[in-house]
Amino acid sequence: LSPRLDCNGRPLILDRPRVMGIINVTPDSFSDGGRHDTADRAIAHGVRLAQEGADVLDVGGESTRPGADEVSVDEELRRVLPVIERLARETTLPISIDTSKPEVMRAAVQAGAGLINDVRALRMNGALEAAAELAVPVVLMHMQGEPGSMQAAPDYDDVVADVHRFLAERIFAAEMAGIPKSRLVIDPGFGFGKTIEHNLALLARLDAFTNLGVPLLAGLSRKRTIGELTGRDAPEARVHGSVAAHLIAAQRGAVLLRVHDVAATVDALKVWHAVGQVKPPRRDA
Ligand SMILES: Nc1nc2[nH]c(SCC(=O)O)nc2c(=O)[nH]1
Repeated sequence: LSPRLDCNGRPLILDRPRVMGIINVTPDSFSDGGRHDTADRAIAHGVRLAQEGADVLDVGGESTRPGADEVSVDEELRRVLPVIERLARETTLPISIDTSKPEVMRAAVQAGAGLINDVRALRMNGALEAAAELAVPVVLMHMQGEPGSMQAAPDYDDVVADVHRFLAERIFAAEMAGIPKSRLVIDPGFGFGKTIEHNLALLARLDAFTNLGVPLLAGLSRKRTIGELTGRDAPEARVHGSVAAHLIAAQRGAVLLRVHDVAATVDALKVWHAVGQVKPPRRDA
């Protein structure tokens, strides 16, 4: 039985690895122009990702890159709401809001978002209650520390066991708050308080998370780990390495891949899916 997430009326069927397209609505992401220009370009980008074959669009107004500063609720709302409202009209895809703030969750769902993608796994005050009341699916991601300091000295006994335990705890907390497992997705949070070795261990042993009984999201797109392994400093030069990493993640249990390069990832998954469809040989008597 394949998990079917009802994202505010728009289905996200996790019957095979699906692609989440990234739309960062942060001032430096689309243009050095003004806010209006940024929104217009973000929306055009989202429409393009939909045409490239994305199954869900992830809209984020708070950069959670290492070293990023906090963004106020008002600023985050000003960035994401216009984009969500127009994307909801111009595409039929489910839209996820990449936020940790309950006020942003509420306003984004009101504006048409159908999935909450929280890099802090509903740990901010009021987030569990907001997600329960909004009754939309939620991605619970692991982060050690906060973006401003998380890469200073990431430390684990066993990164896979530690992240697994954290995600199990957050699933329990969500269920206690009235969010059924059928509305949960988990994510080990590549790059969020992890060294390259930690990220590689999490990818190599990604199948360890499938016993938690909820779909798994992986997001390595254009991240530093890919850059270090391939020697590609420019993020846009990390497409091939990102596609390779996401194919491995799909093979090891991820059913949602959060990517910048939708067309490339969709193509790779088509090849992977076709091979998976090959029937085993008939056992002639
Ligand atoms: N669920 C989920 N949400 C995310 N938001 C970002 S922002 C940093 C970047 O894209 O480099 N990464 C992730 C991720 O890995 N998983």
